[in-house]
Amino acid sequence: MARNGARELLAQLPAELLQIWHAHRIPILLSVVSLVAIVRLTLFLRGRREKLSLPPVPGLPSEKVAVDLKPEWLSENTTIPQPTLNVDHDADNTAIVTLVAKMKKGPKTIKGKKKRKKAPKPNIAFDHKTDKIRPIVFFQSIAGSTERYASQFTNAFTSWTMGSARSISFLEPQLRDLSYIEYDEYFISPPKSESNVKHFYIILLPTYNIDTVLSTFVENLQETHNDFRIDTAPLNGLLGYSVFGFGDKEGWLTEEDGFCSQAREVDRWMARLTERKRAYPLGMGDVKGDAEQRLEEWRIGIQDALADIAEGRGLGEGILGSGDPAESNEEDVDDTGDSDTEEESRKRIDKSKNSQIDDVEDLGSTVNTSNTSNSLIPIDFTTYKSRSVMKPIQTPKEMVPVASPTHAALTKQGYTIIGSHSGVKICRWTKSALRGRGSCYKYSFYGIQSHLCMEATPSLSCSNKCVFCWRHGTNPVGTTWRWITDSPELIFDGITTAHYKKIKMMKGIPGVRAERFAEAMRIRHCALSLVGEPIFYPHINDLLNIMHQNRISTFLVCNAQHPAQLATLVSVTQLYVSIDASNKDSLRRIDRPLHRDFWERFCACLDILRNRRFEQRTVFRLTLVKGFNMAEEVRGYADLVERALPGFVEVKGVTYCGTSAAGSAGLTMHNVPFYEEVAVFVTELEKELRARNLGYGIAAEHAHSCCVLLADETRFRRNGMWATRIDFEKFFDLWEGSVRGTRVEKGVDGSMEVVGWRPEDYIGEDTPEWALWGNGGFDPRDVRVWRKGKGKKDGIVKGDTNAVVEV
Ligand SMILES: Cc1cc2nc3c(=O)[nH]c(=O)nc-3n(C[C@H](O)[C@H](O)[C@H](O)COP(=O)(O)O)c2cc1C
Ligand code: SF4
Repeated sequence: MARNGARELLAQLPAELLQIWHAHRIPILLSVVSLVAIVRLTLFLRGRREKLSLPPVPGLPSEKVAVDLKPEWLSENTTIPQPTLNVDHDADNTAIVTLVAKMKKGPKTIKGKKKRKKAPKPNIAFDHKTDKIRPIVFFQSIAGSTERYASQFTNAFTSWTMGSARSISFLEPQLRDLSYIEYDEYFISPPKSESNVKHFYIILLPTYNIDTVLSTFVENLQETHNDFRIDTAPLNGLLGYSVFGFGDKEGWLTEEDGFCSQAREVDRWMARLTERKRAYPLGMGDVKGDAEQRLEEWRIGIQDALADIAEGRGLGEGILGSGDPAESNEEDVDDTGDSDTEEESRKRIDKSKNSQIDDVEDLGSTVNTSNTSNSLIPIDFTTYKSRSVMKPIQTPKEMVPVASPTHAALTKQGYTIIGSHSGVKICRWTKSALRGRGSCYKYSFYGIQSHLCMEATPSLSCSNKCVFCWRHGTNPVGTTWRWITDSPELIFDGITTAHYKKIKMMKGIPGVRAERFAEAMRIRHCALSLVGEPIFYPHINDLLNIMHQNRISTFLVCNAQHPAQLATLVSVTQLYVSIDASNKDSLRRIDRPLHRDFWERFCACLDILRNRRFEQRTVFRLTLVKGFNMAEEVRGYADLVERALPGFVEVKGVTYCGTSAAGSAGLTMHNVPFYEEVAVFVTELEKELRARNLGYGIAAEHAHSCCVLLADETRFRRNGMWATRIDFEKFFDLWEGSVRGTRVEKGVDGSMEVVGWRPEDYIGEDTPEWALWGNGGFDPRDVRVWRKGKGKKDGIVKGDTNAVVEV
């Protein structure tokens, strides 16, 4: 009976299950989906946590962090030859290669319609009873004349605004050098302030038909306008603006010849960004003629316009150049943003009216031929980044042409410019070593004798505007390589020839030692760190290979803004990354990077450094600037060390360059830390790293250059002794392949195989006693010389028992 009952129940089961399914299928389905989602999420998070919490102490050589290289980081003008992508003969790097190749080949194609951004309503609400006007005078100056005019203008203008009746409506005008501001703080939206403070921009500019920092400013305005993430007229909250240009009619007689062309461009971009709030027409003056008179007339005109605003009459109506929307449409239609003449842009607009979109370059014009503000525009984003949709194709120029002020300034400072973007200079330590007066800290730490070392760069340009960079205002800057490119052979021949020539010129200097002079005629080391950003040069790998072929060691310093180039760089003798700050805000303040995603780039570079630490010696270079990046930042720096695990951390006090540029950046002698302060900082950093179980210790010092070295003791300490020096000959042998390296990785069959060399393969002698922490770092075989009046300060510099005072 019981068996029959069970059989019956079994027979009914499918029908029952079916019934349950019909009655509850939605909750069942939902439960299954949720369960699967929870399982997948758990697995994903566990995987991520594993990635994020990598063991702090260097582990197996194969341990790699996943680096997310963004497509836009591969500069479109960078010509990295495919074979060199597989940098370090390392099978694992195929991931990077594939990724980069994929980025190059397969741009994302989104087809669809982009809704035209509705032009925002002009915002000129100014309540003259309660609101205040804050005028800001911006200027850019390369050779100094516009700076003088700007301060002259501001003095006169301030007296006017602060006159008794007007001071109710005006706040004191501010003077701002465009080289030293964050564009984002002023040109993406008006500066932040109290709600009753309204801003008015006055912009004074020269024009240069060569690449200068001014080109970057113009590009920035254009990019802001074209950036789809930002409103097309983000500055419409300004009360108004006006531009004055300085040019030279001797060289650029008419506007067609280029007279004041950059001021005209800025005026046009400002009109678009503010939605035509030109309060007074563009002024122009010839620096060799009427500049002063024109500027004075223009100032009075601006004052009249401001008086109208202050009395509640706004920008006026219908007067040409007044900012009235009916004034002109060309600012609206000439949206491709290149610097051509108005006649040319008109021609282009006519052409685009008659043509279909068959080229992304035409997009800008086409967008603006549309009459209905709400119309949908067909758009094909077949490109890596939205910005480049609008970018005009630029013909490459020379980075530092012979006629440029930058060339003149660099030459005056003792640099020899090679080709049009490379430079070489004899550093003061080379001279010092030739005279037997000591080498730089690189000798104490790594064994580089300064008279055998050449300091050079293949790119005088970089993508930062660091506060401690003396070249400010005159240096070429840029986010992409867009210059005429010299071959690596030309650069190598140029820099070595110029270096030898300079060494030869020193043979008559009193005190030069004959044997050192003879040794100096064979370059053994190259510090690619002079100024600029060496890895910005598209053929940097070829140049490095030429150096290694010539058995010249390479110390390369980069500024952590070019991850794609860093990932594909060939192994150098020692790879540096400048760490100028420990966090995003501080980095923005001190390096003033041009890249908006500077922090993501910086972090990616740290991860790449971590991945490459078993292929070459990696170094963090910290430059301490008091008041900028020292106080309270020890933990932040420790975080960065923990992230990248460099072999070494060099901590150096900033060197004050004493130029007016440094002053404008807010840097004075007070920002230069004393050696004792650097020492305290390093001690705290070491403590913090030890507290995290990271085996870094203070290995060596060179008090004379205010520099201290922390090293990873798990790798660069043997038998209880620091071993920070380099066996350079062994490095070249490894590079040539005449000696086998010991870097092993798991092969496809699971067995360990040698895939290259490790930094440990070319460690040299132990760090000498005199260079160790606490001993000062001055080689006792050299003679320490103090310049008269700059005597030794007790307790600050040690190890100078054989010092003499130069008279
Ligand atoms: C290399 C160079 C290129 C120049 N290009 C132009 C130009 O294209 N159009 C122009 O009107 N003035 C041009 N000038 C003249 C400068 O704009 C003018 O001298 C200005 O006053 C320089 O200002 P600054 O001293 O503030 O840098 C050029 C000057 C130099 C040295
Ligand atoms: S990275 Fe170097 S060259 Fe570039 S701005 Fe900074 S200090 Fe100057």
